[in-house]
Order: sequence, then structure tokens, then C-alpha cells
Amino acid sequence: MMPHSGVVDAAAKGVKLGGGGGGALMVRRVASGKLLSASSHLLFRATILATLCLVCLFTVHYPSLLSHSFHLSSAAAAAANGKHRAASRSSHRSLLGSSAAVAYGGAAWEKEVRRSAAPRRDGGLSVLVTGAAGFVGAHCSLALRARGDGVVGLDNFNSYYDPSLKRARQRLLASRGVAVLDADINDAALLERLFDAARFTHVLHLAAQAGVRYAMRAPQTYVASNVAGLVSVFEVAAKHADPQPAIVWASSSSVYGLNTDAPFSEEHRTDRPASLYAATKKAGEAIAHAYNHIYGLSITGLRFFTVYGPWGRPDMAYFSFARSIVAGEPITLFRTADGADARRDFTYIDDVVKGCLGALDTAGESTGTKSGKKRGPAPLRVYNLGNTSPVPVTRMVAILEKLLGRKANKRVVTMPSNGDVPFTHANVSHAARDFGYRPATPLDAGLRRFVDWFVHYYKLDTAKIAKGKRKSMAMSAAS
Ligand SMILES: O=C(O)[C@H]1O[C@H](OP(=O)(O)OP(=O)(O)OC[C@H]2O[C@@H](n3ccc(=O)[nH]c3=O)[C@H](O)[C@@H]2O)[C@H](O)[C@@H](O)[C@H]1O
Repeated sequence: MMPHSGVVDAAAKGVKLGGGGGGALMVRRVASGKLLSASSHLLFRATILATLCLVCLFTVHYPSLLSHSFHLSSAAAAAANGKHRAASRSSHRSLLGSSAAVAYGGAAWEKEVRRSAAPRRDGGLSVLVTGAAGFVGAHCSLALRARGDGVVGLDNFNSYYDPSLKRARQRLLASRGVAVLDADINDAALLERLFDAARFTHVLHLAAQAGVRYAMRAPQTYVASNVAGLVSVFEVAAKHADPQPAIVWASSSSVYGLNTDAPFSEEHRTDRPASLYAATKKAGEAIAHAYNHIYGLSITGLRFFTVYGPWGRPDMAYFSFARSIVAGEPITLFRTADGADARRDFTYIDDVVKGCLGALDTAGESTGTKSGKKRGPAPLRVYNLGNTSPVPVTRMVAILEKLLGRKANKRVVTMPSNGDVPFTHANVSHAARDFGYRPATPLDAGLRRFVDWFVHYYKLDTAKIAKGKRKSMAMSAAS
């Protein structure tokens, strides 16, 4: 520090002496020479310091910088293939705004994808499961793996409900040899990379924004996942995958909306959705028709009916009611305007998994190629996967009370007009005919398995629950 301030002093003196004769000029020249050499010295040191800082910064942020540059180069490659596709891709990215942080690519990543995608039986499928850390996705991935199919999962681990439950499912899947990547379905570059790394025969597309009533609060997330995300998956399957996979995806019983004919059949009207959730699923079915028609993609939509069971979704009524009953908190029960209980065709997860695997096994091949040529029409199917016996929600609560050994603190209100429908009831004859779908789990048996898992997963005091259970049974026997 000292030499620098000395030079500055000399220079200042030189300026001050500048108004005098030759001697003064001499002094000024010497001073400015000194100033020049000191400045370049200073500049050199500053450059070294800045370089060191940059090296430190790069080291600390290495993974994200790496992933970012991968995305940029992927986007550039996509631009070379077609500007339009790149533009639509970036608009989806900005819709979600998070996919740029995903780290993927590289030899180790591709090796892991190929390992997980490889079937372990002759004629086994190789399935890309989107939403694999979700409730239905995790169960289907485990079932596919257990019978020797190859499975690669992806999930964006969003916080619609507790992501730690999704991470626990991911760990369970990893222990069975299924890799679940942190990735978003709107990240087309990632999907392309996946199809470059492995030849998936099928896509089981379950990633979606679920929940009927939440659509009032976060409408855009439904559009981003259930419409833009679905298109993203179809686009890559139609135009990039070689050969094209067959796709089975999750529609919903909610597409029946205000339909009053029961039981709900695939032939019934689905043009009167009661919620935005239902509307996005219905839009998905129309989008599926277009991709099947234009690109020859084999597409099967499955209309799930209020699926429940172990490892379920905490936002659903049976799960949130169980938590509230244990915590001694009130639950709200919806009743229709004419005083009837809401009823649901509650469908147990194992039955739904059988339906999903049956749909995959009978999907039929896609007939298009990535060059745009189509050999002929490809299958386009839609099936109900329900339980065929609607149960009042009050009955579901009574079963939970019995299993948990505690009475619920019930608050009954008229069903708000927030997208809910008073009842659902599936006719499953098409699924039975085409892949032998036969739901076999009554609600009390399914809820018992759910409660066993629930108590274990949340480490609840089983002695306390058993004591409460005995008390409640004695009370109901006495009354
Ligand atoms: O089949 C589907 O396609 C959908 O199923 C599921 O929707 P729903 O059938 O509405 O399930 P869920 O919220 O568990 O409410 C169950 C019952 O409890 C009643 N209910 C609900 C909440 C409450 O506080 N009180 C109440 O009475 C409510 O009135 C209803 O009668 C999935 O969430 C959805 O993602 C989609 O997959």
C-alpha cells in the first residue's frame, strides 16, 4: 500500500509544480514515468486477483454451470433441426421456469439410463415412466420392475404435496434398481437425450398436476403440466424417438363432469367438465387424438377413479382425513345441495396397477416414423379404471375411524362449487374385455392396507391406536 500512496503524492506534486520552468518539467516527467510503471503493476495484480476469483466461482458453481451449458448446446442443436420446435420448447421452459437447473448428460448418466431401461426378461418392455415418484407412478414402476421390465423414471419433485414422501418413494425404487431422474416433462431437450440413450418401447405418462379443487387456486400449473407437458411428451415420442414408443397416459374420471348417466361408460358425454382439472384432462384426450391421427402414435388414455392406498397422495380426502383423525383435528365433509352424501368409486392402487400394466401389454405399436411417414392407423384407446361400486364418503370416514380407533370430529357443509362432482361410478367392461381388468379390492380391505402403511410410515404409536380401536369397538358393540 505504501509505495502506491507515495507515487500518488509525487504525481500530485508534479502537477502542482507544472506551472514552473525546465526543472519543474523534469520533475513532472519522472513523476509520470513512475506513475505509469506503478499503474501497470497495479493492473497486473488486479488481473491475477480477478482470475483467481473467477476460478473460485467456477469451482463452486461447477455443476449448474455445466448443466446450463448443456442446455444451451441442446437448444442450439434443436434450432438446427427446426426453429419452430426450439421456440415452442423455450416457451414451455419459461412457463415452468425451473428446468434449466437439471444436471444431466455425460457418459455416466447415459450408462445409468441404459442400465435402468434394460429389461431382465425375454420380450420384456422398456418403459419410461413420467411422474415415477408419484403415487401411481411409483407403484407401476415397482410392478414393472418386479416382472423383469426395464424402467426409467422421471419426476420434477414439485411441492404440491410433501416432496419428502416423493423422495422416500424414489429411494424405494432405487433399492429395486429403478433410477428416477429429477427432471421436468416440459424439458424437451432432456426427453430427447433420454430417447437417444435408450430405446423405450413404451411411455407410461403419469406426471400431471392432480387435485380437482386446487385448480381454483393455481390454474396455470394445470395448463403447464397437463396440457403443455403432455404435448412435450407426445412431440418427442412422435418426432424424435426412433422407433416411436406406444404411450399409455393418465386421464381421469373427472372428464365425465356433469354427466348423470351411470355407471360412467366411455361412450358417455365428456364435454361438460366441472373443473379446470377435468378440462385439462379432457383437452389431453383431444390432443391424444390429434397426435394419433397425424403421427401414428399408439395412445391409450386411462380414466382413473379416485385411486387410494399405501404410499398415497396426502392431498386426497382419505389420506388427509386419516391425518386429521389421528391429530384430533376436525374434518370437513361435503354434502350435495339436496342433502345426499358425496359418493366415490374408490379404486385400490393394486387394481389400478394391474390395469396400467394390462394397457401397456396390449397397447399395439405406433405406426409413424420420425421422418413423418405413417404406415397406417395406430391404436387410439380410452378406458375407465374404477372399482364399479361407489361408496359414500361418510362410509369411508367410518372405516377410517374403526381402523384408527378414533372418532372423527366432523363438520358437514354443502359442497362448495369448486369443481367437485356429487358421485362417480365406473363401467369397466371395455378394460375387462381388452386386458382382463377386474377390480378385486373392497374399500375396507384397501383402507386397512393403507392404514397399516400410514401407521408404519409416520411411526405412529400403534399401542395407542390399538387401545383406541378396542375402545371404539366396545363402544359400537354397546350402542
Ligand atoms: O377420479 C379422479 O379423476 C380424481 O380423483 C381424485 O379426486 P376426488 O375424487 O375429488 O378425490 P378426493 O379429493 O380424495 O375427494 C374424495 C371425496 O371426498 C370429498 N371431500 C374431499 C375433501 C374434503 O375436505 N371433504 C370431502 O368431503 C369429495 O367431495 C369427494 O367426494 C383425485 O384427487 C384427482 O386427482 C383425480 O384423479
